[in-house]
Formats: sequence, structure tokens, C-alpha cells
Amino acid sequence: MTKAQALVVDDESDILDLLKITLGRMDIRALTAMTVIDAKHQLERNHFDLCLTDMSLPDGNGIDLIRHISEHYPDLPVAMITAHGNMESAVAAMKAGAFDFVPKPVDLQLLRRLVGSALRLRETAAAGGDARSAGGANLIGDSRAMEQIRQMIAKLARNQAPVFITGESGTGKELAARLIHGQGPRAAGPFVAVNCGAIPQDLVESELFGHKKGSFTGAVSDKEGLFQAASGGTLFLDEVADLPLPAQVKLLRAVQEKSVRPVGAQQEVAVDARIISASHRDLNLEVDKGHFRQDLFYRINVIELRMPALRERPRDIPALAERMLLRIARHHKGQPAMTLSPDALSALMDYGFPGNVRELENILERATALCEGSVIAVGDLYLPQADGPALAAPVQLDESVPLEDYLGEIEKKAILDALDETRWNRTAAAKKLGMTLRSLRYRLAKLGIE
Ligand SMILES: Nc1ncnc2c1ncn2[C@@H]1O[C@H](COP(=O)(O)OP(=O)(O)OP(=O)(O)O)[C@@H](O)[C@H]1O
Repeated sequence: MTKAQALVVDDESDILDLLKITLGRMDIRALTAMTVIDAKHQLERNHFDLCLTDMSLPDGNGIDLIRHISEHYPDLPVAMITAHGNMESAVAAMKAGAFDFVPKPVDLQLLRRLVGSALRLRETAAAGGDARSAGGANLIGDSRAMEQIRQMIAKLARNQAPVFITGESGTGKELAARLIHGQGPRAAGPFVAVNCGAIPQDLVESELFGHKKGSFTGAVSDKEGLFQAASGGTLFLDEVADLPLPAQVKLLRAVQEKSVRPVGAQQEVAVDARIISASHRDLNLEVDKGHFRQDLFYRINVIELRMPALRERPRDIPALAERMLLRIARHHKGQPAMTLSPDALSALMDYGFPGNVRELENILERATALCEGSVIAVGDLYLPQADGPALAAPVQLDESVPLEDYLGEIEKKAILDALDETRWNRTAAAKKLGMTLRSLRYRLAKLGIE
């Protein structure tokens, strides 16, 4: 590969010199420009692999230049150098198509990482990466909605802007986040996923930002936070709406300044993690209710990706079901994949799937275990409105209980009732439940019933 070349645009010659030297040490040739016009001329005459631009230039601003680059040189990654704390321009730059931003004063270590990511983009493009998968995970579905999501993911993978993924539970928000990470220049770095709602409130800050030994009871040694663990990669903040307000303040700072201060530490440490967050809640509403900081929402929601509910794209169901049945068969080695009867498939396509793709997975897993033959009939699906025998009366779904647990509870109750009625005679219980002894054993092991 030829020596990489960068265009650096700033009207202060000191900064140009500093950036030129730093890039030179990374074996990158830097050409400079002090005005927008100058930069446009350079772009016409030379090929660049990266552009760094300041916000305010004598004849225009950096955002105009970013727009010009996005339009005429869409493959050229451009990053904005922003004044300390001026997140508005960083957000505007990323919305205009910037790949990332560097706060002033420029932290050279951060700059090096940013440049490394930009150059890896060039290598990924040259290698022609697989746009559909990452780490074996795939977004299945050929509906228009899924096609658009795939295109959006490919675009988002190319920049570093914070992404906020919305969508009901089980629509594939985490999968989308993994794909954005896996198709981008940070793919070789870690993908760290954290469910913000699952961390005990008083440990949130220490978990996210780390702590120093002795900073609170129980802090027996220095501990690195998830931000540091995700350095060079992506931090996925799932259920970000559940973060307590004090942690939101610190998160805001981390996103804005790209640095964190571990609990009990005197100094901040620079962190280089791309932030992708998600929530099934409407964050606008949470902001209105005063549960979520508006300024933080504005910063993490630079680009929004909405994962559609499964009922909005029923034509994806056959392909999803087929792939899932294959995967289930692979888990039960030696067994051929089951198929769905035409009635079962049409019942699935008519069903509303409040739990989305995850619910489809659960329904098929259960059907596979309960079905006696190799073709799943509509009765094996136990859909709430299907004709099949219901294991229990439908219960009002509590939003805080994951669907998987909810279905598991219904199943567990039916099995335990049958076992009680037969004085724990498994053969009799299986008969009562209309399943084979082998199926019952499988269910008991899965549900952890001894
Ligand atoms: N389009 C899809 N193709 C294949 N599998 C999918 C798709 N969408 C979701 N899945 C699968 O469905 C399951 C749920 O997805 P995921 O955990 O990403 O959802 P989520 O929206 O993050 O859920 P939650 O809000 O409950 O955290 C996963 O096993 C995932 O692999």
C-alpha cells in the first residue's frame, strides 16, 4: 500500500505544524490548507486518505467543507477538530457526514487512534468486506425495511458518530450494534455490551468508569471501567434510559470530552470508545418526564436507527424461521431440521409478536421440543390466539419481565402442575402433557428443574 496522505485544514499555523509532525511520525504525508477554498483546490489536485478540519475558517466553516467532501468524495473520512466543550459543532459535523471529531487541545494519543481507524477504513474498503455479516451474526430478512437497515448499518459503520438504536424488545438492537462495530474500522477492537438497567445503582459509575483502590468500601484494588475496556472498540449501552441521573452527567462528559475520571481518581484518562446506545423506551418522553438529561440525549442521539417490529415486516418470517430451525437442529447434533406446516407458517405470519424476533426464536425452540414428528403443526406453536392447546391462561405481560422469562414461567408452571398431579412420575406427567418422556427430560433440564 502506498504511503497514506492527509489533508489538514486549519487557519492557525501552530496547529498545522503540530498535526503535520504528528502525522509524519505515523508515516502519513500531510498537505495543509488554511481556508475552505484552499482545501477544495487541494482536494481537486490530490488523492487523500483522511481529512482533518477545524470548525471556523476565514472564508467559511468546517461543516461546509465536510458537506462538500461527503458529496464529492464520499469515501474520504473527514474528522472535525472542535473547540473544547463545543459539542454542538461536533454533533453538527457528524450529522453532516464527519467520521469523528477531536476536541481541542488535541490529545495526541486520541488523534493517533482516530487516524488509525480512518486508515483501516481504507483497508476494509480495499479488502471489500462482507456487508451483511459480522462475527458470524447475520441480519436475516429481505423485506424493504431490513434492506434499508442493512444499508444504514453499512453507512454507520464508516463513521464514529454516536448512534442511538430504538425499537421494541427483541427487534435486534444489539445485533445491529454488533454489525455496526463489526463492519467498521474498529472491528478488531473489543465490542463491550452493558445492560445499564442491570447494574446496581450504586455501582453504575464504578462499572462504567472504573475506580481507584479504597475509593469506597469494597474497592479493594484499582478497577478498570467498561469505557476503558472498550477502548479501541465500541461500547454498547443497552437500556441507556435506565442510567441514574448522576451517571448520566458523567456519561455526558465522557462522550463530550472523550475522557473519564474513575471513581476516587484525581486525573481524567482519555478513552477512545465508540458509543452506541439503545432503549426500547421513548427517550423523548423520558426527557419530558425529567428522567433523562436532554443534553445527553442530544449527544448520544446524533444518528438514530430504528429497528422495525417483526409484525411490520411479516415477509421476513419464513426466512427467519427456516434459519432458526436449522440453528436449533445444529444444537441438537444429528437431528435433521424440522419444517413448518403451511398452516403453522401462516399462523406465524398472522401473529403480532409482541416480543419480536426473540419471541419467534422461543416459539420455535419450544415447538421443536414439543413436536413429535418432523413437521411443526400449528398446535405445536402454542400461539396465544392459535387453536393449539394453551398451557396456561394468558397473563397480562409486565413490561419489566423479558418475554423469554415470561414464556418460561408459563411452561414451568404447566410442567410442575403435571408433575404434582402425577406425584412426580415423569412418564405419567409426559403423557398428561402430551409429550414424549424425552421431550419432558429436555424441558426439565432447560428449565433447571431437578
Ligand atoms: N433480523 C434478524 N435476523 C436474525 N436474527 C435476529 C434478527 N433480529 C433479531 N435477531 C435475533 O433475535 C434475538 C434478539 O435480538 P437482540 O438481542 O439484538 O434484540 P434487542 O432489540 O437488543 O432486545 P432487547 O431490547 O430485549 O435487549 C437475538 O438472538 C438476535 O440474534
